[in-house]
Amino acid sequence: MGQMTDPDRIWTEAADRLKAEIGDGPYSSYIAPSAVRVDGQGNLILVTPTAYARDWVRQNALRRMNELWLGLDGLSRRLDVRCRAEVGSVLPSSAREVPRLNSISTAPAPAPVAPTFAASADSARAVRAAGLQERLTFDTFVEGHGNAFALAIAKQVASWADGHFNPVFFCGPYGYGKTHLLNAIAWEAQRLRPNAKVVYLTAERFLSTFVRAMQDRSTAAFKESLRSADMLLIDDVQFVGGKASTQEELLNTLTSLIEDGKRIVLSADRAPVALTDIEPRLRSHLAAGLTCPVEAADRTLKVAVAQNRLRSLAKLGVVAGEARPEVLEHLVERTPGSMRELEGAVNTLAAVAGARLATLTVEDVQSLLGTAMRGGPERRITVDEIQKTVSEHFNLKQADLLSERRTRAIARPRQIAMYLCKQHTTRSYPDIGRRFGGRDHTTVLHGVRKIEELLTQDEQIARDVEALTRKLRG
Ligand SMILES: Nc1ncnc2c1ncn2[C@@H]1O[C@H](COP(=O)(O)OP(=O)(O)OP(=O)(O)O)[C@@H](O)[C@H]1O
Repeated sequence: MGQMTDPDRIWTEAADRLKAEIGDGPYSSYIAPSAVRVDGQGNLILVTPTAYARDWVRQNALRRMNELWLGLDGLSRRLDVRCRAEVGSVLPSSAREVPRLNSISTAPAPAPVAPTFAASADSARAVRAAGLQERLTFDTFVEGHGNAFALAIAKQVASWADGHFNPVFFCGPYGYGKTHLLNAIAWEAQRLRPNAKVVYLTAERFLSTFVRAMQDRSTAAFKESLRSADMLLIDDVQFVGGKASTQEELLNTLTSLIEDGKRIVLSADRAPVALTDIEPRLRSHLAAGLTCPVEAADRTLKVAVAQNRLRSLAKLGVVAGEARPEVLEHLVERTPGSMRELEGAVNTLAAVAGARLATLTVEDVQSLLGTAMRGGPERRITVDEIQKTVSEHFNLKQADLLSERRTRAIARPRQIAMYLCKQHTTRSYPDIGRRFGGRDHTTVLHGVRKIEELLTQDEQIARDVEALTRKLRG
């Protein structure tokens, strides 16, 4: 291989080789959005979009990148790595795929596309009707280690900035903000283009609507409703695993939208390559754009989320003042699971502490929140115990919760029980489904989501859940 001196050409060549070695996912997440620039002293710097990407490159790719670079560079220079915030926001025009990232906060709102709704109020309603939660916006999303890159990309997508990352795929463990980011993108995209058709749905809803459309022989209308979207967001894509005809429909929808240059945003609990029960052609389409990891939150982020949530509750008048830092730390310490668990503890604290929040000590919190918040290991709560407690509370038989019966008087308590299982046990959705009369995991997911939604809208349900939580925690 001949030696080169132009940094852009060397970068293109070295990055391509690195891609072959590290794979598409990490490449499109960390390397493709980076660019090489020369500083005032002639040093070469690889500029990453975020500090998180910088750290990832430093730990995982810099050494190899330098080896590749040295093999190509006639001037034997070395690369250092910095994030954009450290070197200023202007990147050279040669940046690989970077101009899109440059436009994150500076791009003016683009002109609206052909109207599909009569008025912005209508379109906002249409988005809401699709199952978005009003609370889940960029304003309420807290940035931290592990989600900074995903947040930057989410904002970029929401700004309708031109770009060739399509689809954008958010992946990461259960309960750390993927749904929040997808909701935030949908709200912001709709705000910036009130006339655009922004469609958000869970994969579960995609599946059930598609199945119903097949039964009603109305698949043409279903297809049309999705293919006329300017932006389509599908949450929890892993749930189409194993459903052949739904996967085929999803594949057709994605290819048609991509061909038309429409935006696609997806999420799943794993990276596309790991979605092994998804058909390879669909999987390769899912992986073809940009994969953004949303990682489990560290302690600092959890404290910030708890504080943020309490501030929002203070604005609503649920609590008064700010919790002491040691109280926040204590909440985080006692909820080692996902952000959902932390939010559950924060909500319970807010409900019981109210106006006393600012004066609470750690001891007060321990006694207010019961045994689960006392020092020492948490008592394990079982699915069986949850089913018994819930059926007693609602005056039902435990067998009713496991039965096929779907009347509201049974279905709602069943969903509450499923929600409590997700909150208080480590069981997966399929596992919970099996313990509720062999139900499908998508039914459990739907139930859990429904209760999460109702908790912010229905006081009676919030009271029931709180009372049940207290009972379970002894
Ligand atoms: N960085 C964050 N800032 C504020 N709230 C957060 C953040 N991350 C997660 N949350 C909150 O934690 C809860 C769980 O997050 P979310 O539902 O987005 O998780 P998820 O990754 O989509 O999980 P699932 O795999 O079940 O779909 C939500 O109430 C969300 O608002």
